[in-house]
Amino acid sequence: MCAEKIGWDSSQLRKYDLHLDEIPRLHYEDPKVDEFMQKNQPVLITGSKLVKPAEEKWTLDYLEKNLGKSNHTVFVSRNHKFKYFDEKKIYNKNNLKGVEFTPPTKRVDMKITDFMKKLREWKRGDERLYLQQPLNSTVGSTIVEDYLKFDWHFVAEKKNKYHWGELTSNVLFISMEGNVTPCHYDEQQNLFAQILGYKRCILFAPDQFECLYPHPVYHPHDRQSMVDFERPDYTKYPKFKNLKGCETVVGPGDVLYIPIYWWHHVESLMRGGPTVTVNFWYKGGPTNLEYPLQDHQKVSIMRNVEKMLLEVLQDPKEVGPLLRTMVLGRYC
Ligand SMILES: O=C(O)C(=O)C[C@H](CCCc1ccccc1)C(=O)O
Ligand SMILES: [Zn+2]
Repeated sequence: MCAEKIGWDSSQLRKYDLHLDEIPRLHYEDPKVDEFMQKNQPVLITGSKLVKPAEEKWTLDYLEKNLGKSNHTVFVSRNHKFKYFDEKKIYNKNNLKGVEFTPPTKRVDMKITDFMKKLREWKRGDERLYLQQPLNSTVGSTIVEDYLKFDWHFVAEKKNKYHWGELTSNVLFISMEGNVTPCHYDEQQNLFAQILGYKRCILFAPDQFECLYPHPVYHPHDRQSMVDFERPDYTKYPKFKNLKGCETVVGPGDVLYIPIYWWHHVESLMRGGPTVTVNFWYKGGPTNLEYPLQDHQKVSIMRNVEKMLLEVLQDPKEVGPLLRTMVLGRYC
């Protein structure tokens, strides 16, 4: 299709040394959508009315006027990357020895009017902003009305069909063009509903764990990849060159199913203007252990082993040597 039809062009995508297939794009009434979701595989769902009211009304002006007077969570970065970190893991009392950590972004509370003003006045070289605010009672009544008119039947049908747990949150993301959320996985099922602008989403299956080198579980960057996609260190992370993934660009009205434990890198297209997304995070639901185990279940097991070892060993530097002693020459 020509550029006008799809609303963006490839010059707006950042360049990475990755082999990526295309995530299937299917209309929401296509039964094949359920084949993918049943298998915990990503699929881009088009034409749904999931966030129709927002798609029709949520311009930046409308959001500024109606998001409410209270503070919202905004991350500030000196570059285009917004690598998430868990604050609780920085200051936890029994802080593990030798964990020095410099947060790559700052979390500030900001009024929507201040946020929008900074967006309008932003110039190259200025720090970048990314509003990430769970939709809750603090937002204005007009936004709540729109929210209540989301197609809750659509998501309820998916939740029940795949035995997901409860909806934990809907996070509103208002990003500047060019912002990047580096590669990470979440322990929740996610229906990622795009409202304004275009976002490129690169996804990797849980079995790519060995190629993405996640930070240790105790680290503030737990669940995030240690590899810098823009300058991969192939010496430290040799398996990164074997990485295989898939990608798509989501636009207004598109809903991307990001399966639980699937890695994802998200970028707002360069020169594409601000973007607005609302996600729907669901608990995973009951795990019935059937053999062979699924890859994401093995990730969960590895996480539990790491947590247990750190609990007893206390010093992170002892975990590697102990595991090496246990497996080398015996299990591998
Ligand atoms: O919806 C999702 O899961 C995304 O990753 C969307 C992503 C921002 C996520 C920020 C974040 C990362 C890790 C933990 C908690 C919050 C974006 O759209 O830029
Ligand atoms: Zn995520």
